[in-house]
Amino acid sequence: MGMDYGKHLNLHTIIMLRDVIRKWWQVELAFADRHGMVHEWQRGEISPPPNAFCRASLTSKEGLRRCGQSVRVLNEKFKANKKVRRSLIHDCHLNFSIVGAPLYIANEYEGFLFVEGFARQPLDAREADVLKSKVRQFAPQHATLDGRSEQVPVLDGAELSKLSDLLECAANEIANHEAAEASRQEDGAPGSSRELSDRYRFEKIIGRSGPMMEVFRLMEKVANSDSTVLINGESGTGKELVARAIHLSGPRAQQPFVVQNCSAFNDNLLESALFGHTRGAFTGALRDKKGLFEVADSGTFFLDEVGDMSAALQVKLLRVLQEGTFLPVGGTQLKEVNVRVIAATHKDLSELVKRGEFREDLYYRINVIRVQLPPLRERRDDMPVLIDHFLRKHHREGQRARGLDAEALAILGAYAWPGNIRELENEIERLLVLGGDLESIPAELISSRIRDAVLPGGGPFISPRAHGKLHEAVEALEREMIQQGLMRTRYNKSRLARELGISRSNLILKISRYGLDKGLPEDESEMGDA
Ligand SMILES: Nc1ncnc2c1ncn2[C@@H]1O[C@H](COP(=O)(O)OP(=O)(O)OP(=O)(O)O)[C@@H](O)[C@H]1O
Repeated sequence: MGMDYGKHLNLHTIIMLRDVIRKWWQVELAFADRHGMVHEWQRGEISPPPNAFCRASLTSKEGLRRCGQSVRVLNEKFKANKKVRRSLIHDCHLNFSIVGAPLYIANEYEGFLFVEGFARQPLDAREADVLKSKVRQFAPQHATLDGRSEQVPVLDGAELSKLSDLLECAANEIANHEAAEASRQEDGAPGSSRELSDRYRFEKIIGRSGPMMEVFRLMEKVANSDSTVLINGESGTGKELVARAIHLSGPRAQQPFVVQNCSAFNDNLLESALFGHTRGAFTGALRDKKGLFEVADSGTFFLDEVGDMSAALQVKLLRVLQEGTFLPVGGTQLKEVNVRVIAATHKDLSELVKRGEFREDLYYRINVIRVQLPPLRERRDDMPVLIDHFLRKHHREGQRARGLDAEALAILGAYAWPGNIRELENEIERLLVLGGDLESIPAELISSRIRDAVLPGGGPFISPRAHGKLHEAVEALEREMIQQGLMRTRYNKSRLARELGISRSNLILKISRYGLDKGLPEDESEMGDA
């Protein structure tokens, strides 16, 4: 199923981005689909780039064909580089550069956003002449091509990396938007959920944000293998949930899944819990007892907080991992097991290795594949689906509440969630208990701990909409553009407004919003306008 590019071009931030890119670098933003076909060109919307050589090329039949070919080469590069999801640069048939950022939606390559028609260093007159004769070959109607070298936009290293960051940001924004939409449709149309749950194998794990898609991709990869997995993430980010899902979608699904938290016990107790003990091994050991490794035999063992294991137990764990054998406490005979180990920790194990608190050999044995679970504050795009999920999960018969009101949602959306998803789930459960009989749950019911953190001093609540990264990046660029423009035009706002294609009053608004009028004497700021 192809995606509807037109829809994304109308996203507010993408419109802003296109505008800022055009004004700042004199280049055009465009989309190519996964066959490398340019959306705008197919619709005949060729915005003439200021670069006269490109303009001539794009408006002749043969030139357009060659431009298209250059874009398709970049498309092939992306397809050949599916592991590296960063921007790539390619030189076009006229030796100008194209920079593009790949677009992945639900982990599928869907094409790329790009900008073309700029040079990476200024052209000299001779190079411009060579280009002119090149263009004339396929576009004879441009015999009097007025392409001069100064008109070619030049993006050096720093500018180019700024632009490619923006493109990557925009690709992320579109992916997130698409994902949010897909999950809304999934929720709204029960008939379609079958197909979707095939696509998302780990259906109990809610999340469609970029970082979570990366987690799903890794899980998909490790589920069918037997390799050890290390899950890293703050408390409450879903480490156990992920471990269980890996177990359930692999070949050991019918076998036991055993969980042990390694920080909850003292060392002796933990050793006997993990490896069992023989009768009389210590006072109170009245009979032989199986350890959890034996219970987990042929299944999966989830070792939580593995970073808290003592040095002695680390040795024993390493042995199970390497040889599949261990000695029960007080025992003399080695036992053999076949257990897949999934370990988790909220700590930085490599740091523990450096400090000598965690064995390096064990670290390498565990850290074969690492799944990094993002904290909730870094995946705010998942908040609406998570809230919805927990509202359903904890809904009790007879309760009327279908959702939260806008202010309540805004407060939850702005909170930092140090306890991550667990904290969010507890809060929703609590809200349902308190406000389940109301049609929609109001902000007043939210725990004061959360409200106070979001609304310092109980002041009015600003910015109900969490800003996306792209939005910030585009605004930062616009601010810089205006600041430099003010200096260049020596604060001639009418001229700058004309240059930027906005009204003077709009420019003044932006200047004050970006705080660019600070320290500017009132008379001087109007000096050039007379
Ligand atoms: N992506 C998710 N979708 C739905 N529920 C989730 C998700 N992530 C976590 N949860 C829920 O949040 C709670 C905490 O998850 P879990 O126990 O797996 O976290 P954890 O990282 O293992 O925490 P800790 O390190 O404190 O033991 C569980 O109730 C779990 O079901």
